[in-house]
Amino acid sequence: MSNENIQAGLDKYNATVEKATAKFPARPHIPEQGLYTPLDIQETDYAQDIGFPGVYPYTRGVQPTMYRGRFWTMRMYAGFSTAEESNKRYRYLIESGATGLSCAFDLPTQIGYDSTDAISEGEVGKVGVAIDSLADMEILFDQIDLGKVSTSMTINAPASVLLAMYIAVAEKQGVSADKLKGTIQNDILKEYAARGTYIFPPRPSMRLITNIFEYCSKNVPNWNTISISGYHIREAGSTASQEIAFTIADGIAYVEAAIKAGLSVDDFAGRLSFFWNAHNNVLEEVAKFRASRRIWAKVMKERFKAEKPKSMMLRVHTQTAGSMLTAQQPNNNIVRVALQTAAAVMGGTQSLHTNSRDEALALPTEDSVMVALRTQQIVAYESGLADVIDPLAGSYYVEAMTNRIEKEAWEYIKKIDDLGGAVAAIEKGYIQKEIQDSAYKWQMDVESGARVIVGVNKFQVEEEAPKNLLRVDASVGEKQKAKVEAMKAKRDNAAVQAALADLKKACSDENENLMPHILSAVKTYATLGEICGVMREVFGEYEAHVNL
Ligand SMILES: C[C@H](C(=O)O)C(=O)SCCNC(=O)CCNC(=O)[C@H](O)C(C)(C)COP(=O)(O)OP(=O)(O)OC[C@H]1O[C@@H](n2cnc3c(N)ncnc32)[C@H](O)[C@@H]1OP(=O)(O)O
Repeated sequence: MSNENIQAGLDKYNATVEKATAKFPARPHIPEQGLYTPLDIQETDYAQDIGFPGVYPYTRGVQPTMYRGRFWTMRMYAGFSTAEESNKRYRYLIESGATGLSCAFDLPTQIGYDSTDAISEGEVGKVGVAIDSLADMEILFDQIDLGKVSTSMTINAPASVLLAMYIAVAEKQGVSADKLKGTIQNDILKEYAARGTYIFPPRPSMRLITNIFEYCSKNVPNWNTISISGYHIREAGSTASQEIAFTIADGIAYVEAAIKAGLSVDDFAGRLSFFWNAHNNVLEEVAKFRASRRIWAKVMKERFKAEKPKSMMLRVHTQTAGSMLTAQQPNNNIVRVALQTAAAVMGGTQSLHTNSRDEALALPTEDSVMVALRTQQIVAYESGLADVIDPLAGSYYVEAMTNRIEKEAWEYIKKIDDLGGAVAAIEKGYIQKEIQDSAYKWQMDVESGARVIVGVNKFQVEEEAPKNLLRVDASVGEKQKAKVEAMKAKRDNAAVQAALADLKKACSDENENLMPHILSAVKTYATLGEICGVMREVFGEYEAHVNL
């Protein structure tokens, strides 16, 4: 059908819509355009913009066969209390069919303090597992073959220390570093912008990250050295376009920093990975995933002149949106998570965590984690969504939205370029302000009822307080403190002091890669707090700006 004929048909259709809306006006607060036709994607060139899976610009996915060959990694984010408790949970997940591990650390670990530090009081083992030294890490991965499993660690400011501990545990298991598979989050820029667990100022933080890129490219070649995360930006209230734009801008900053430090782009870019949120609007989310792959491919090829295909592929982990879970009628969250899972799978994710129904209230129980994991397995094995690659390609709506999100994201990336890049844009508070404005708008829409959240501002019921929530044993802090003291009494304290002094010297020499020094310190059982303490002394600490 020619465009003229489609236009004529559309005009006729619009006349019928006018009549129909006289009886049933369009619901308020929904997008103005309700029907998409080939006219909406006239400018889209199949070969250039959509193409084939496994081929530049990867709009249709990074693997030629996607889930026909291998499902995404089912990687449930977990960790609480002590290394012993978390190890039990990991083994339970693996027995239940999870295909990767994902470690959650408690707040003291995330900001580089030991459980014995006064600042850690009340937080030990709460939002994740407490890791103070290599001794805890050995327990965390007890009876788990690090040569076989791939492990993600959500750790940012002290990422180098936790990675060093992982390498040291593997070595003890007889697995060499070049066999290790996994990811560290290691994305400090979004910590400043949205998540908050930073330690050092941007410049030494970027050095640590670049040191990891370099060290891993030579010694841990299968390790994904960073998970450039939009997830938290979205959780903080951004839109879908902002999520990918700000994250890709962070990605550009990391690549620039590494190139500036003398690395060659194709030596490290193939191990950069991303992390997206799967929010409630299923089709918008699918379009977001597709648009993000197209943008990153162009950035890497055109801006950074990458040549290896892998350097241009945006490979992504996804987590269903925690902020969309409701404390009210928590079983409804199972349905939300199922829809978000469908979005992530139709969007072509490489790895997925599904939230549990009770996560708006507490850390998940074993039972609710099982439902969340089963949700992935049902989508994988029963829904048919994984049998065909990029099944929504060619939908006028999804293609038009992919184009729209790409365009909006490029506008933000250009604006951030004009401000001097992501680091400068964060320092000026620009990114934080944009996120805050979107979050404010969302909240106003919920409060006015323009945006309906089932069970929250519509269809509410009287409920009893939920039972059977997971509570972390209050004595965990004391237990962990005793463990650290006992470990310190046993270790060779002179060796610890020598390793820390060596690390301090290396920190002061900009040209020194810190990873080998951190690895040596870790192997003496120097604690995370001691190692980060030395780096704090040399690098100082970052102070947040408040943006009003
Ligand atoms: C909210 C919370 C908080 O704030 O605390 C958080 O942050 S939680 C944050 C939790 N974060 C995470 O869990 C991050 C997880 N990230 C990752 O797992 C990674 O970075 C990832 C996204 C690149 C996914 O890695 P993965 O190993 O699971 O999966 P991959 O897709 O890379 O697949 C594994 C290997 O199989 C290959 N492979 C996969 N599919 C195919 C196929 N169809 N045909 C041929 N080969 C294939 C891949 O190329 C790869 O090999 P090869 O490697 O040789 O190419």
